Amino acid sequence: MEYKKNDILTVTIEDMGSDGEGIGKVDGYTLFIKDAVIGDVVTCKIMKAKKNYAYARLEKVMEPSSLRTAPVCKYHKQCGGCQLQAMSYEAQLKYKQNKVRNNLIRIGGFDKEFVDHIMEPVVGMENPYHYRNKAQFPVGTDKDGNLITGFYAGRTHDIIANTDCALGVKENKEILETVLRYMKENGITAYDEKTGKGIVRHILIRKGFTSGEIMVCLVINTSKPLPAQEKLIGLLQEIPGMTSVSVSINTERTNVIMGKEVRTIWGEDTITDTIHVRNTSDFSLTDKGISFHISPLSFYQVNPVQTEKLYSLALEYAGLTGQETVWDLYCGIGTISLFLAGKAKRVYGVEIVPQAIEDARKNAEFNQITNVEFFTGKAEEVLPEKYEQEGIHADVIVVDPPRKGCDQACLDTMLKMQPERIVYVSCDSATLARDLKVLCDGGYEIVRGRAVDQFGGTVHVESVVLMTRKDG
Ligand SMILES: C[S@@+](CC[C@H](N)C(=O)[O-])C[C@H]1O[C@@H](n2cnc3c(N)ncnc32)[C@H](O)[C@@H]1O
Repeated sequence: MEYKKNDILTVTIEDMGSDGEGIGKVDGYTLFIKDAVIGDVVTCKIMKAKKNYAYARLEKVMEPSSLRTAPVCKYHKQCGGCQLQAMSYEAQLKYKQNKVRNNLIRIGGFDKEFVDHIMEPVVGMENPYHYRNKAQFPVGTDKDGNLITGFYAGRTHDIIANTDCALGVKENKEILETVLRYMKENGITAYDEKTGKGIVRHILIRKGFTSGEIMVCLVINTSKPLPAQEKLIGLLQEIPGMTSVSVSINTERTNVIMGKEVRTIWGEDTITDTIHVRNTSDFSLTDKGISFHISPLSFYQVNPVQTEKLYSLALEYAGLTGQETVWDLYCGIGTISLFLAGKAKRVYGVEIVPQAIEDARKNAEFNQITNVEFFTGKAEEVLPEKYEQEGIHADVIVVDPPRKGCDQACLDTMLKMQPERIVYVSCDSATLARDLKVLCDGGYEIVRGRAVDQFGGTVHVESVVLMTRKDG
């Protein structure tokens, strides 16, 4: 049977894809259906038909899956952010564990039994809502010309007006409504991407979960002071926890949110937060923590509670005794490096963004950590240079690359350096699986691995894997 656009079909959802789409089959013809949950029986309309498969739109859930739950956010379907919100949290965790498992098997080529043997249970969140410490809200106008802020609808730049995202901190709503009120009362316009005119582009809000300190930064399309700036400051400083109010100047016609220049207009330049080491048996807090100064431009993990769990596992996997030379590749602001430094002889961090390295150095100083050294550059260039020209070796290498994974030259150098252990922290299990295969072919074996959920409601999942040298 040949299927075509606009055909309506009834299908049972048997699986879910890596973007959270439901997958079902009719007479061997595969359908990918956004917003359908595994176990649902749905009717769907084909939107794009190919020979063996089609993308279809969910029309009606005929028999809901037992894994369904009432989504807390009424915008979850329009907003691209939370692909899994209609699924119970327990089912989300199972989905994420399976996603990592399947990638290790399909992409990494590892044996099923082996993967099941090395993978420990996924680490879930106690509260999968209100976990994000940072959000950047675009500002615009609705069709009636009213000022709005919220999130872009999936794959568009149309703003869905929503000041109360279920993933963000509770304070976001009051702050966003305060900024909109100030703009309205003082005739301040929203930036219009199409014309390049208008003033306020984005509102960035960040909260230090341990300090309670809040930062607000308005990204603006002017280098002049905001009109009636003191009124904005007066309103914002009433909000409990407010510590820093700034503007970021971005007058470029670009999708990049933040401008390069930030001016503090009230309070401190930074807020602080502390990341604690946790006991990996039950993830209870220890009193050992590292504090970070965070500026509006700094990269900082968005879910600090789960980050503590992930990094504590990475630290345990690293198996440090105090004698080791450790490399932390793709180190960002040195979050993992500073964790490792407490248990290593010496730690070297490498990161491509100079500003992040500046922050890393400041944070090392702030915490009086002296056995770390940071290098700015590409991991695939700095590592070979330091190893081949300066002879700096590695007992342990930790990597935490971006989604595209490690560069081949970086993996090759890691193999040449022959560290006892490699700890791979990953935000994309497909590239993780690809890189693990390279490292295994080069003489390493996987000892253990664990998925850690940092992003409840979404399809994203972090993982950490320990490898040791086969002849080590
Ligand atoms: C997933 S983040 C991890 C950051 C850090 N480990 C943390 O937890 O905060 C990946 C980092 O790799 C950096 N990066 C991207 N490509 C790089 C490269 N070729 N060499 C070094 N760093 C790179 C990014 O700027 C980013 O800070």
